[in-house]
Amino acid sequence: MFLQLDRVTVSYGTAPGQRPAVDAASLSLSPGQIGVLIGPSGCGKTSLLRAVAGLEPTAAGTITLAGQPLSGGLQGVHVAPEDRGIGMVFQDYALFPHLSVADNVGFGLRHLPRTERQRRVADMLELVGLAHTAKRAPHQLSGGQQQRIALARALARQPRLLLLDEPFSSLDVDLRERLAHDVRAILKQINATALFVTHDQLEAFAIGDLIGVMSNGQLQQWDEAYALYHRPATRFVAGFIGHGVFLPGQVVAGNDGPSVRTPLGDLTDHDECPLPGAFADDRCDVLLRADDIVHDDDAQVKARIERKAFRGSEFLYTLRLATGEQVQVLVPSHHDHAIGEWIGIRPQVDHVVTFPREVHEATEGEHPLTKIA
Ligand SMILES: Nc1ncnc2c1ncn2[C@@H]1O[C@H](COP(=O)(O)OP(=O)(O)OP(=O)(O)O)[C@@H](O)[C@H]1O
Repeated sequence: MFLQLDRVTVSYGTAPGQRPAVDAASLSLSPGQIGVLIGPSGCGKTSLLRAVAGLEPTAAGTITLAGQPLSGGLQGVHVAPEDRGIGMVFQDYALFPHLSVADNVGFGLRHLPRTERQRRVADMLELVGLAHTAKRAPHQLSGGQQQRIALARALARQPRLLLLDEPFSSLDVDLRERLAHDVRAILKQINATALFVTHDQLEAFAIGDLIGVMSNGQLQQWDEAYALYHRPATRFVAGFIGHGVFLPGQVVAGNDGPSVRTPLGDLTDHDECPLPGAFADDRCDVLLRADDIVHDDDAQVKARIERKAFRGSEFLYTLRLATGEQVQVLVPSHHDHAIGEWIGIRPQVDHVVTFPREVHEATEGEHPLTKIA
């Protein structure tokens, strides 16, 4: 692996009972891969990124880049940030206002002969699609353009690894996702290895080959987007990524292997279905995504519409089963039913995701078992 983090811990204090900001996080990236860290505010994303940059010391664990130990290990290595060969892009661009765009991009290249520097600046501006802005001042560019210049400046030094901390968060939502796609294309074009921090899922999905979901300092899962959605490793990941609910289930043995009995019927997943006995009394909670349920007038199970949200091509219906549980279902928007109406639904679940049964405190009007995380 090109970048390897092994049980990295970052602590800001030693007071008794103080939790580390990052708690034994492990992840790896191959050359040319883009990783993204997501999670709620304060979960430790920036602290982990700063530890990779060498801006925070590690309290435990090791960080290795291209086989070279950067932090930690038996010798307590700590390579200085400027000697790591790592480039950084921050939220606030940090372009020098008094320098032209070209001089900003060439700022870290003063050690190079002039012609070489000029060539590299031109290449980088070409790469980010802004060659025509070379002579302008940064304030004459839009926010998205300034961020692409910041990216060009970081890449001009040919770093071994690029770190980006919420690079699009000061831009408006539409631009953010478009720029995320553009930046991914730019990084892929030069086979750069990069680690991003964001709290925006769409951005993470648009840009990342691998995504890490953090909560309370812990990296809960480091995986491809598909796996985070369909095979979440923890209840937290299940709740953080996408819509859905948990239904109570009971693992039952059958001729074709185990299945999980739910109020919507028996669910079978031949790859991953838990074996009977994996949970206490075989009782579990089953994750049901809004796209795991289909509306079918002929289905035996009926549910009453409690809420509906128009999503253009679909409605997201929140339904209550006769047995009390709540589910959500995406239905093509030409099926426009009224709140209070009973509609038929049936499960269409490829991935049966189960966790040990957890009974939550019910809030008003909510069935106790339907909270997702
Ligand atoms: N320099 C510091 N000194 C003390 N505590 C810090 C410091 N920096 C961060 N923390 C604490 O460490 C924890 C993780 O913070 P961090 O900034 O890494 O989270 P984050 O996930 O990047 O959050 P956000 O999305 O809000 O930027 C938080 O509890 C934060 O208060």
